[in-house]
Formats: sequence, C-alpha cells, structure tokens
Amino acid sequence: LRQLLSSPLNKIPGPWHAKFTTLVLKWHEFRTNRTRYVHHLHLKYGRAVRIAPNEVIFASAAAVKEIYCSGGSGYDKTEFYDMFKVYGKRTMFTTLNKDDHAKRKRILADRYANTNVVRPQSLDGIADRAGNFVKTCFQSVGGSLDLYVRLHSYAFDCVTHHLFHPNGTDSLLNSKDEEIMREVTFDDSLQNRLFQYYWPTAHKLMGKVLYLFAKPRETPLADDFVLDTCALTDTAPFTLLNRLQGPNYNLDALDVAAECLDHMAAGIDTTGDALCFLMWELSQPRSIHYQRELQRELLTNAGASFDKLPYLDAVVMEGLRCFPPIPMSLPRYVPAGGRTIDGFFLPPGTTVSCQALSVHKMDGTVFPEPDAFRPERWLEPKGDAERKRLFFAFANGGRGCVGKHLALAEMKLLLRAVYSRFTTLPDASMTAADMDMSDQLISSRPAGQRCLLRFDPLEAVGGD
Ligand code: HEM
Repeated sequence: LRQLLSSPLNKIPGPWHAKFTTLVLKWHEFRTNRTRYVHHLHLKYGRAVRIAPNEVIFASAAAVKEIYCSGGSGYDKTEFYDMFKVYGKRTMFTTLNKDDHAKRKRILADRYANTNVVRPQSLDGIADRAGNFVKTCFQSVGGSLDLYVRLHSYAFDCVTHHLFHPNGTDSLLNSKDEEIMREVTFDDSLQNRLFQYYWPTAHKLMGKVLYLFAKPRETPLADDFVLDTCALTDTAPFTLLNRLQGPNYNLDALDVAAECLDHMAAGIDTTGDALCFLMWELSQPRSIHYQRELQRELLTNAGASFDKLPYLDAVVMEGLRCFPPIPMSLPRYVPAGGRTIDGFFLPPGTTVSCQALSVHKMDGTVFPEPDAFRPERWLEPKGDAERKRLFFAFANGGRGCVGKHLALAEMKLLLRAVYSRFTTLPDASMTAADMDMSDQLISSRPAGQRCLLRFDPLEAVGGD
C-alpha cells in the first residue's frame, strides 16, 4: 500500500481506478475497444494519462521522439510482443531488445529500401496486381464490390510478390489463394490470445473448453504456404526470401519461414485496411469533392510517376492520419534509471507508449479540426515539419515500419489505377456501424468486415 501511495506515477492525470487495477483497461481490450477508450481518456485528461498502475500513455511529438527514437530505436519492447511469435520463433518484429533487433534488421532492411521497392521487377508486380483489382471493379459495374475482401487480396498478392516472386500469390484471380488470405484476415482469436497473455496458467488449465468461447489463432493454410514457398530456391534477387537464404546469415529454415510469415501478415491487414477506410471516406458525400480533385490530378497527369503526384500524396497521408490501421499503443519499457517525459518522471520498468490515433488528433494547432478528413492540409507549406513530427501511422525511429515504402507504393498505385477510371460510391446496404473501428491485438479493422462500394466508370458520369 505504501508503494502504491508513494508511486511517482500518482502525479500523472488519469481515471481513479488506474492507480489500483488494470481491469477496466482489460475490459476494453477484450471488447475490441482499447484505442477509443484511451483516446477518450486523452481528451478528458490531456496528453499524458496514467491508464493502469504501471502504464502511462502520451500523445505529443516530444514523447514520440523520446520513447521511439532515443538512441536510434527507442526503448525496449515489452513482452506484449510475445503474442506475435510465429512457429514459436522470434522475428525482427518480436525481438525485445535493441541488439537482437539490430542484428536482424541489418540483414534485411535494404530489401525494403525505396530504391529496392521501385526497381522495375518489384514495381511492375504491384502495378499488375492493381490492374487485376481494376478488372474486378469493371466486373462489378451495375452492382457492388466488397472492397474489404478485394483490398486484402490485393495487399496479400503485393506483399507475397515482394517476399517470394515468382512464387507470390494471385488471390485476386485465384480462389485457392483467396482462401489463404481469408484465413489470415478473418482471424478471430483476439480474446483467446489476450487470455493466454494475461492468465497463462488458467489458459492451460481450461484447455479446449476455452475454445468454445474464444477461438485460438489457427492459420494452417498460411503456415503451409510459407513453409512450402520458403523451401524453393528460385526467388528473384529483389525479394526478402532471396536475401534471407543468403549463406552468411546463420538462419535456419524455420527462422527464415517465421520472418517471411511475419512480414506477410504485417503486409496484409495494414495496407488492406488503410485503403479500405480511405476509399470508404472518399466515397462519402462529405468527401466527394476530394475524390473529384484526385481524379482531376490523375487525369491531367496520366504519364506522371505515382510518387510525383502531390494531391495523391496528400490523400494518402490524410487517410493514414485519420484512419491509421495500427492506431493503438506500441508498448515499451522505461530503461534503467528512469526517464522524464513531458515533465513527468517515470521509474524504470514503467510501460509507456503512444497511440497513432491520439498522436494524430490531440494537437489542434498542428491539425486544425483534427477529426475532419481534409487532404489539402498536407499541401500547405506552413506547418509541414510539425505535421511530419506528429505523423505516427508507421511509428517512428529504428523500430518503425520497415515496409513503409512498399505500403505507400501499393496504396498509391492502387488509388491511381482506380480513381483515374472510376467514381466510387457507398452501396445502400452499408451502415456506419460496418465501418466502426474494431481493435485487434495491435491493428484495427472495420467491425463489419465488409465494405461494399459501387464503381461507376468515369465516362458514365461524364468524366467530371
Ligand atoms: C499502411 C500500411 C502499414 C502500416 C500503417 C504499418 C505500420 C507499422 C507500425 C506502426 C509498425 C511498428 C509496430 C510496433 O512498434 O509495434 C510497423 C512495423 C513493421 N511493419 Fe509495418 N505497416 C504497414 C505495412 C507494412 C508492410 C507492407 C510490411 C511488409 C511487407 C510491413 C512490415 C513491418 C515489419 C516487419 C515491422 C517490424 C519492424 C521492426 O520491428 O523493426 N508493414 N508497421
């Protein structure tokens, strides 16, 4: 009790129960609502909030810099990341300390450098898949298309191209490959995995009885696909697998497969959901003028490179700001000696984090009307540095998203392919609840796991 009363964290604002228990936070996690709950606490208590006896969350550029960038890659990750081990192995994403992480990153980082992503063999593969996506849009004309499924297929095909070409998937055209994507994307194991993380002994004791209420994560098709593909030795030089199979890295077959499976999973829901939330927003009556402006830029610059289109860039940045597919806390431990963040002293071992949704929406001077989708804010020269400092969709520092350039290329090529040919409109059967944010372990997806849009070819609306 004395320890509780004398904790330096008592000075940090937050709900009264956060001093004593994690139960309220866990309740929201189990109900797929942690991100919104934490954002609500930020709005109520400010940019630093104690959310549990040993956990504090921040929403400022200074906190992002300290937690995620100090010393290059910021503070060490917490055991939260154990939940993401694959084939029982630690990957780059799940390594907890800096040294292990740096070793793995040195091997593979250049596969994701922009110079590698924009190589013709890499980029042409993405453009081909964007072409396949457009084919399905044309086929849907007169009806509607479930964008949620199609965009996850697109992201799956693009990421497996980058990992395994010529052995990537074709799930936009091939139903067997689509089945693998569905297994990963429609996974519903959140509660089971949280239960195992928080109460491992009870999880073991309850065994299969628990499965009646909370399904475990089971992805046998994806597991087998990656194991089989990693056994092949004919991958193109630009791919991740080609690099990992290099002779000098001392990685066994399961290490290689685990790293690839991890990147495959990291590349499906993130890019798929980012595009899904963004295209849904662009299709709303309140945003249709943004869609028109995008079409105008694309049609008047038909030959321009995808990364030389300022309005397209602004639309993507604003989509990722308003609807970050990883919107929630990325937990880290305060290092030995403790640290002061935003004026509060935090003892070593305190769990600290920032969540993208709040970092993007708590500073109305940098992002006026922060809840509004307004792409043009990214075109104003004034405030550019401040906006970039607060942009946290890909996290920041040495442990930020290694797939960022790949993801941006995928998003821009897809949006260019679609909006230079179509106007998109919401299908009448869709409700706002379908697109509510539903938290998973670290990412969020549309609650209804469907997103029906109508695709009207531009000629049909007079090309306006
Ligand atoms: C819009 C799409 C994407 C977003 C918003 C996104 C976001 C993020 C974020 C926020 C992190 C940091 C997570 C943490 O610290 O817990 C991360 C890490 C990572 N991402 Fe992405 N990601 C995207 C696409 C991709 C793609 C396409 C790939 C790979 C093919 C990828 C691979 C990874 C990997 C391997 C890490 C771990 C990096 C490390 O620990 O050094 N991501 N991503």
